[in-house]
Amino acid sequence: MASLIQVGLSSALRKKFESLFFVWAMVRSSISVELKRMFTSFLRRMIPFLNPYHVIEIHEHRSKHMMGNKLYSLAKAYLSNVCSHGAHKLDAEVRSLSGRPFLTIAEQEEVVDTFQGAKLWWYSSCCKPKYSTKSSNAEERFYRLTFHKKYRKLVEHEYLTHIFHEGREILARSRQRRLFTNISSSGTGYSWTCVAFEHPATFDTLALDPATKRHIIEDLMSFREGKEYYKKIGKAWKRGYLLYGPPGTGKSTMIAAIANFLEYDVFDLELTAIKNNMELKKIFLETSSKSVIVIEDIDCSLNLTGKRVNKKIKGKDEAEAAPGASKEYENVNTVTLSGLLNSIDGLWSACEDERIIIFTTNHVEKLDPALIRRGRMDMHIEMSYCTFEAFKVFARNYLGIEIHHLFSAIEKLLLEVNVSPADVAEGLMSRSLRNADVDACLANLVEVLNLAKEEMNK
Ligand SMILES: Nc1ncnc2c1ncn2[C@@H]1O[C@H](COP(=O)(O)OP(=O)(O)OP(=O)(O)O)[C@@H](O)[C@H]1O
Ligand SMILES: [Mg+2]
Repeated sequence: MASLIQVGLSSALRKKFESLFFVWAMVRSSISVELKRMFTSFLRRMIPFLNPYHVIEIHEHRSKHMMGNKLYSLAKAYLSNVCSHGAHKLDAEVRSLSGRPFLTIAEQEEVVDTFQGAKLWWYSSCCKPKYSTKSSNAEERFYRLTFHKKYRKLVEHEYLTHIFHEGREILARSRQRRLFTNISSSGTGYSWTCVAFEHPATFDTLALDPATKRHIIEDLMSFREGKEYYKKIGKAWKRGYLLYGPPGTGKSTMIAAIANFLEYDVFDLELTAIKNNMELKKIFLETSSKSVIVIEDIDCSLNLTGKRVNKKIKGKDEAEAAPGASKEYENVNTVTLSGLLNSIDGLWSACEDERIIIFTTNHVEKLDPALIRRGRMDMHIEMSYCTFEAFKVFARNYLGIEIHHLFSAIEKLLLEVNVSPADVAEGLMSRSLRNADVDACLANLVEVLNLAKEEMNK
């Protein structure tokens, strides 16, 4: 990370020029007009020669319509991340209620950055808007970037790109993440509405076999860092996950943990609210980069399962409605399996930014193989009944313990009965146990497991 230190270079330079102009003012009063002209032109040629520094200004607005200059916001974010080392005066703003305050260098502040051995000075200031046509008193802010002319190529070709990427990452991290749904209050399904996404689930709180958890985290990390790789192999930068398993095994919780881990927005797509394939395609294309698109309980969402293959529409077999089928099916006033597959494939080919799509189901066997084949759903993750390893995560998170004399009884019972993690969680923290001690919570869980065993034996 580049480090920043306060400098006084431009003030030193300014002093040099001030003394030069002072001498010039003295000389000017005592020489002829012709001599003055020659001297002025000489000075004009000498100043760039004497000054080995180049300057780039990045203004807040970039056109006479006062459109925001994206590079200004990115530079602001970039400097916010490193300026605390160098700037004495900072401006603070809050970008999201859940995030930490965002600090930017204040006006008239100067900080220095280093990049590949080059020193770069950033100065924050404001001026009359360059493009404003209105005679208002409003000022616009700008950054002046100063560097030695020998680094001109480095700045142009690498440093500004570095600012662009780093700034984007920082902005993405500091923004309020959102949960989008396509169910509006009017009941129509087209277009997204959003609320703040603040689900607390993380991989630490997720009760799951540690090896599976590690495998998923590694997969997500290599996806997140895989931009160049996906480009190289000519594939869209996306990944599909199928989460399947009985109710209460943590599928929805896992989605929140994934979104939190990647710091993505969530688009929760309710297929039953979509009128037809056209609408579905449009709504898919309206999702943004760095997002998780979720279709929960896909086996219950319309007739997207293998069973539909025998259903007739307009006298034709729906088997024909596979991807690339006739237009006749696209016009049917409903969402079809082929429509969903085409929308997903269309999204992948139209958008190059990172997206993850997740399907959840309680009945994986009911799904059409085309829907979950590798390439569409790259990773199939089974969310199973609670194991002893998963229970230990709950014990650590809920009770703050790693070991207890009741653990062996619980381990034995978990091998004998199928209980979901949701049941175990409830057993540990039911309402009556809120203020109870560890022993009481574990004893209650043992009772719950014994009851489940009795039920099973009946
Ligand atoms: N693996 C888990 N780790 C942590 N908490 C879990 C886990 N599984 C379930 N829970 C708890 O149980 C509740 C229900 O879990 P969740 O909604 O994720 O299950 P689900 O598999 O999506 O169920 P469904 O199939 O009914 O949608 C969650 O609020 C969470 O507190
Ligand atoms: Mg769920």
